Amino acid sequence: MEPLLTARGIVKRYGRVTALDQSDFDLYPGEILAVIGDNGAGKSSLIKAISGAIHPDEGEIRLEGQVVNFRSPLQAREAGIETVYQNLALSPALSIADNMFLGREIRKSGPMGSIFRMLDRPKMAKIARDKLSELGLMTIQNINQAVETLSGGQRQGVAVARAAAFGSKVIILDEPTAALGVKESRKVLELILDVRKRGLPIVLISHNMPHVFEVADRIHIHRLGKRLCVINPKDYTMSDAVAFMTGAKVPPEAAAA
Ligand SMILES: Nc1ncnc2c1ncn2[C@@H]1O[C@H](COP(=O)(O)OP(=O)(O)OP(=O)(O)O)[C@@H](O)[C@H]1O
Repeated sequence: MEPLLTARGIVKRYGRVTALDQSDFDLYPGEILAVIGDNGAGKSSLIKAISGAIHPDEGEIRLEGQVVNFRSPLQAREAGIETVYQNLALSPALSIADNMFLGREIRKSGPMGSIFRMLDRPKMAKIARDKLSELGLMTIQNINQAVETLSGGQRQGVAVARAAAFGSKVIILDEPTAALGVKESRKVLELILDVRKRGLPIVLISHNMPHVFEVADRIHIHRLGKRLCVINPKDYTMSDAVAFMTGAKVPPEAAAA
């Protein structure tokens, strides 16, 4: 099987700091790929490069075999790569439906060329409701409820549902369970598994080893600005992964990417 998304030799420098030092990356269709690494290893920089939030100094990114050169997160979104960042980028005072369509509002047809076309709220509410129920998120009763009235887990659910609704090729989740309690984390993990069932591959950046080992098909271990290895969670323990990540242990040849 060919990878869906690849990065080769990515370099990103911030002044004297080299955040990415010839970093590689491969995501295969339909998989959950976890990206783990110590603080400062360069995980966020790698994800930002893939999602158009930063422009690498060197290297090549390919989506479905075609070289892509994203100049902004919007360009990556248009190509089908949706990223849920830690701050979620939701507007608390707006409703769930409005948040689902933030920046992609559907408008009623109006006079040709008119810039004053009204929002088509019923249509947006219906699509939002369908998307949330597809993902088993119908514990949310009212689509017109303001996001600020939702729990942390429900908010994360809305952000993931939005990404799943519009991300046609890849979904990237940056620490989706970091701020959540046990029950809410569980719901988000189930949601991640649901998204995979629908055939969308997911990149999951996380420091939470039990969560990573529970849902990931493969684990990309990042160290000192580059991919150190990729392991199958069935072949290694969590302490192996942490030892590789911190340099306490060297991964065997077989895991070397
Ligand atoms: N905007 C920036 N300006 C200067 N240095 C930066 C910037 N962003 C990242 N860095 C540096 O690049 C290196 C990699 O950072 P990055 O955030 O990619 O790592 P990370 O693995 O995501 O870390 P963490 O797990 O702590 O979030 C670090 O040394 C960091 O200080």
